[in-house]
Amino acid sequence: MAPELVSGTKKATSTQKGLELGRSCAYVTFLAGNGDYVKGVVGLAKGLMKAKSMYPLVVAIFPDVPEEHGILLRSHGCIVREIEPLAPSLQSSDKYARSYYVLNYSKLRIWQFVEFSKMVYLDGDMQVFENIDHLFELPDNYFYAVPDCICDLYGQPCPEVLPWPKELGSRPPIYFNAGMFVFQPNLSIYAHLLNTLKVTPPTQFAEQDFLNMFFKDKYKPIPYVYNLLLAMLWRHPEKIEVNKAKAVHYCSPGTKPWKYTGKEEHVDREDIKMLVKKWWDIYNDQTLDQKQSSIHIAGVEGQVEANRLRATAFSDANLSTLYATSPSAA
Ligand SMILES: O=c1ccn([C@@H]2O[C@H](COP(=O)(O)OP(=O)(O)O)[C@@H](O)[C@H]2O)c(=O)[nH]1
Ligand SMILES: OC[C@H]1O[C@H](O[C@@H]2[C@@H](O)[C@H](O)[C@@H](O)[C@H](O)[C@@H]2O)[C@H](O)[C@@H](O)[C@H]1O
Ligand SMILES: [Mn+2]
Repeated sequence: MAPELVSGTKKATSTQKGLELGRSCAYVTFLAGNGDYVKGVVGLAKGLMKAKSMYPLVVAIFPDVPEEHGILLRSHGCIVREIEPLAPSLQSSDKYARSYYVLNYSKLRIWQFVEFSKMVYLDGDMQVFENIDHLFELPDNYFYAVPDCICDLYGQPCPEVLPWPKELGSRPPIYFNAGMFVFQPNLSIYAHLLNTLKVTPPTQFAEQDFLNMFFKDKYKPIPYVYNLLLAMLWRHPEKIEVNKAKAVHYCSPGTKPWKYTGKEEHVDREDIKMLVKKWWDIYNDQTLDQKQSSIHIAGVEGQVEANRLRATAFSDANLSTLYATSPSAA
C-alpha cells in the first residue's frame, strides 16, 4: 500500500525524504466507532502539528468509522487507512476490564504498515505537548514503551500493579502501557502476532496483556515523560513531575478531555483540570487547522533533540538515571 502523501505541507517533504532514504517514519493511532474518540484523534493531529513534528499521523480506522470522520481527519493532514477488525479466536469467560477493550486487539493491524520503517503508536486519548520525533532515532529491533506502573522498576509490588493473567505464562519483569509504543512494522512479525493471537485466550487488559507477553524479550522501557498515565498522579505522585511530561495519556476513567466532568473517582483535582484545559486549548486552536495554517515548518526543534539524543544514546544506564527520583533507583 503506497502511502498517500500529505500534500502541501512539510510533512510530505519529510515523508518523501524518508522514502528516498528508504526510511519513512510516521505516528499512528487507532480509531473505532462513530463517537467522540474522533475528537481525541483530531486533538492528537493538532498537538503533533503544534509540536512541529516532522512526521505525518496515520489513523487506522475500524470499518464502523463514518465517512465524514475520515474526511475530517484528512482535512487535518492525517493519512487514513481502513483496517479489518481483529479479536482472539479463543473464547474466555474472563471479562475485559472495559467491555470495549475487545476492539483494541485490532491495533495489531498496524504491523502491516510496512511502507513505514518505524512508527510511534499513540492512543487517541493521548496528547503530545513537546516534540518527540527523536523517538524515531531509537535503535532498531526493540519494542519501546513506558512501564504502566513504574513501581515495577523498583521491584516493590504496589497495590496498583495490574493483575497478570496466568494463562499468558510468567509475568514479564516490567509491564508496559500499550497506549504508546515505538515499533517497526514487519509482515513476518505481523504473521507471528496473528498466529499467536489465535491460540491466546482474551484477558482483562486485552492487547496490552498480549503485547507484554509477545514482546517481553524485545521490550525496552522508556521514561514516563513519553506517556504520563494520569493514574500515576494518585498511584505514584512522588515519582513523577507533571510539567516534565512530553506526552500525556488521559487513560483513567473520567479523564477523557472531551467528556470530562470531574465526577469520577480521583479526577476532581487541579492538575487534571489543568491538563484537560491544555488539551482543549490545542483542540480549539484554529491556527493548527491544516486549512488555515501556513506551510508547516519542519520540526527544527525535533532535529536538535534528535542530535542531542544521538549524542547521549538511550543506554540502559541513561534510562535508569531517568528514574533516579527515588533512592532505590540509583
Ligand atoms: O470506542 C473506542 C474505544 C477505543 N478507541 C481507540 O482505542 C484506544 C484505546 O482505548 P482507550 O484509550 O479508551 O483505553 P485506555 O487507554 O483508557 O485503557 C483509544 O485511545 C482509541 O484510539 C476508539 O477509537 N474508540
Ligand atoms: O486494552 C487495554 C488498554 O489498557 C491500557 O489502559 C489501562 C492501563 O493504563 C491501566 O493501568 C489503567 O488503570 C486503566 O485505566 C487503563 O485503561 C492502555 O492504555 C490502553 O491503550 C489499552 O491497551
Ligand atoms: Mn488510552
